Amino acid sequence: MSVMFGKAKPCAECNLVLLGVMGSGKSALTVKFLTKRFISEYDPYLEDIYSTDEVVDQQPVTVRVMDTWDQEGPVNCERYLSWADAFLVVYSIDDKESFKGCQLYLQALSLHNNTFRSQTPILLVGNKLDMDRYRQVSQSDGEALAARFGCSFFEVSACWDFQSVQHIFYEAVRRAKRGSEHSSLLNVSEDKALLGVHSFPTPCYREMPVPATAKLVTVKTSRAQSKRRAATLTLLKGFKIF
Ligand SMILES: Nc1nc2c(ncn2[C@@H]2O[C@H](COP(=O)(O)OP(=O)(O)OP(=O)(O)O)[C@@H](O)[C@H]2O)c(=O)[nH]1
Repeated sequence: MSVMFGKAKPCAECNLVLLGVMGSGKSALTVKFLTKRFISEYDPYLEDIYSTDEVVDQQPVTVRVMDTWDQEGPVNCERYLSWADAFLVVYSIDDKESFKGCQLYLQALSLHNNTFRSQTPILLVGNKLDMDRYRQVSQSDGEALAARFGCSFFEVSACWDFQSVQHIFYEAVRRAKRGSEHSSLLNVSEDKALLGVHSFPTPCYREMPVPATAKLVTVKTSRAQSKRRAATLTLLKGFKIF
């Protein structure tokens, strides 16, 4: 699926899904990526999809980010399995339980990928690097888990610099693009099409001048029950909300 702008000029789209147990920092990372800000308090029951126009490797892409809320772990995951172009599975380096929780997500995702011969990339993200002195999960344990499931691995802090958070989201976009190209080479995109999954439209990537900064253009909410919408509006005050 792609959006056409002006004279049949297609723009790439990429859907990213953040997964992880409560409190691992999914919302903090999402908000940092969207607004460059760290906000310490969030509505934990909020689950929304945000959209931002970015330029990754000099190519425009509309990045949609689903910040999930899964009280029971990867049980009811159908809503994002077929929607995602890449997954970011987040744990907190100062919380061993959140690392254990990650393994359930990785198992569920890898089962999905195997079942549907899908190449949807997975990034394992150890968040709260600023809490290193309280670390309960070593970097090598993170790397080993990522290697076991064929994921890329990153450690980051949502309250440190914006660039390292942006880097992870951009890496997810890059890997989604590569995965999609690989899928079309392997002719597995038909499986995904049956599931209603869009593949990443390669021709959308064209050389563009590098802008001074990638700008947040839209912030879109879904599943906007009125109670949750209020929290979202507060959270992203100053941005255009649909
Ligand atoms: N020190 C530190 N705290 C963080 C970081 N990221 C998030 N937090 C804090 O950790 C708590 C949980 O963060 P959230 O972003 O709400 O976690 P979540 O994974 O979205 O949790 P749910 O929405 O409940 O699923 C909040 O108090 C955040 O301020 C980080 O990088 N460093």
